[in-house]
Amino acid sequence: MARQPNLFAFPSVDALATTLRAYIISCQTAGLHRHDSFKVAVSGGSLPKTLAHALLVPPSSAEDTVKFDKWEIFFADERAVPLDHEDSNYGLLKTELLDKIPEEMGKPLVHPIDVAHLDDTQELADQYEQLLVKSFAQRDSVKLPIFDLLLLGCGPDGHTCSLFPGHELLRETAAWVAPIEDSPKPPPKRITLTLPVVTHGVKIAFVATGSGKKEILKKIFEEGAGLPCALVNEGAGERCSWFTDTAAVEEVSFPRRGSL
Ligand SMILES: O=C1O[C@H](COP(=O)(O)O)[C@@H](O)[C@H](O)[C@H]1O
Repeated sequence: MARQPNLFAFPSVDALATTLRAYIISCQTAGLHRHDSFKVAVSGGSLPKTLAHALLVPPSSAEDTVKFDKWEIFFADERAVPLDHEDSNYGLLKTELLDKIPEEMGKPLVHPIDVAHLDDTQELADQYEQLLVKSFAQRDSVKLPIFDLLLLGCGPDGHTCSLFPGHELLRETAAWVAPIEDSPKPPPKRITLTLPVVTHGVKIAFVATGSGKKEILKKIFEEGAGLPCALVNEGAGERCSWFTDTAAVEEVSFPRRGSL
């Protein structure tokens, strides 16, 4: 049986950010050893702000350096909107993180969606999958892309990426990237990495903070109930780590650890 995911709870977002940074840098080091680049998938929502908090501080040592010029950033999910639309996950990451990276930290290679296909979400998803095929080797020779790290959010309903509770997309096993046209959270049209791709990552990290997440975290860790985040926990086991604050885990009795 896969071992359980790690659950880290911190007294403040500052403390969370410090440990999240150390965790991301250890994933970066492992990625650089494997293929001289760091392939990361990121979510939208509240995550980019916390990421900026964690990453945009000067390094305390050579080992503590974020090497953005080695990063390849993909989107764990994206909304079918122009890149400068207020609902765009790319737009959010750009404003919160990418535009604030000082020159000396290097420039990541960022892979947004191809906005030529906004009117056809199947084509939008297929194009993004083709991008993954090119970046991760040929689809025929590789069953699934293996991200060095997936940085994910957890919605108050237990959704992650654009994988929503009870949705048929949770049963998708063939596609790497899938369209969704009936997202219960607006906007309805999106694309998302599928569950097998998410759980196949070398490491998967959730960031969930604030009391607004406490009820769903209790459900995820104590009941599971087929919630998308719980399915990631089950599929990834100990490769999955949760970075939370005490407000978000107030009601969780799952054994916690406060440092890496
Ligand atoms: O719609 C989305 O929501 C989730 C969760 O967002 P949060 O604000 O509750 O952290 C996010 O991870 C996903 O990328 C986004 O498209």
